[in-house]
Amino acid sequence: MAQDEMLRIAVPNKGALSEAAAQMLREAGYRQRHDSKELVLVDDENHVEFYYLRPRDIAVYVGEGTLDVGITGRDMLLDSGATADEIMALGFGRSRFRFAAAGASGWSVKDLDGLRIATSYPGLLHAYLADQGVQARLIKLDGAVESAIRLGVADAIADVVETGTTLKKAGLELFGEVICHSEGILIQRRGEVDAEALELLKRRLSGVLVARNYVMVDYDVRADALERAVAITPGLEGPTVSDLHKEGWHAVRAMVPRKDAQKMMDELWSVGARAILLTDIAACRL
Ligand SMILES: Nc1ncnc2c1ncn2[C@@H]1O[C@H](COP(=O)(O)OP(=O)(O)OP(=O)(O)O)[C@@H](O)[C@H]1O
Ligand SMILES: O=P(O)(O)OC[C@H]1O[C@H](OP(=O)(O)OP(=O)(O)O)[C@H](O)[C@@H]1O
Ligand SMILES: [Mg+2]
Repeated sequence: MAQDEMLRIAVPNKGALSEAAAQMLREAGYRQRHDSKELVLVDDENHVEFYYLRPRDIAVYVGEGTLDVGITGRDMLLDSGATADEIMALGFGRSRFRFAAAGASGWSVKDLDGLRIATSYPGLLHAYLADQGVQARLIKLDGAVESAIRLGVADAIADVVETGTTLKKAGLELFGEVICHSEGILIQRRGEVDAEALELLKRRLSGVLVARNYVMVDYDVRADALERAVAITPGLEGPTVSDLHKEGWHAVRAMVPRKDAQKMMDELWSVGARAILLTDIAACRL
């Protein structure tokens, strides 16, 4: 890619990843389209171009074409067999790719030998079955795979599961191990990509992930309890400790994982910390 060219980024135009991907890019400071019919959006200020494509096609465009990077699902990258690499997990669009059938709770993958399996992910499924030494007939469907058994085209299915609601409605049960843990990922073309522009994109996306996953905690604590409190909130590098304008007291500030924050505040309280405040992080570069 020449120096004066823009970084070209593929973004899902519809489906489960589309809104979350656009939202993450917006939070990272990039412009995003307002009209869902828009195919391309140029963000001059950030020197990038966004191409809105079907999530399933993104790995193909990035692997075979002139797009430098893209956002898609890990299951879709693996299914495509495209020569693109996962470079960052983005934490949204989490799902599992699993087997299901009617009355199948005791089944294992070996029971699929000789059966028909419906799926929208034949590449991913074929690789898994080959690895397991199971021979089955794959029935390729575009979607609504959960109906395939009832409608007589398959004996089992392999499909995306999030809450399990769709499976339950179809009267199907999960079996076998999880074939793939998927989420939205950033993928990169093999070969030359403008390293500086890509580093900037990755740093910005990591910043969004940190801002989403961490909060800032501030508290006051007596000098004799400082070490115990700091052990609860070690921060990323180390907490900031400053003097409070009150003899024998310190003020402490540290980043902590959002999911642990409430429990950690209780622990701080029990070692004597007071004025414990949690604040959201709007953006960050670590
Ligand atoms: N209900 C869901 N929850 C979380 N992730 C999901 C869900 N459904 C699909 N995904 C994930 O989103 C990605 C794209 O799937 P999606 O269903 O949007 O594409 P599609 O089936 O080709 O499109 P469409 O369903 O619009 O025809 C995949 O990585 C998939 O694992
Ligand atoms: O476990 P759940 O929360 O029920 O979600 C899983 C369902 O969501 C997706 O379907 P989608 O709406 O994309 O339709 P599709 O089957 O036509 O792709 C996926 O293919 C499953 O059917
Ligand atoms: Mg779908």
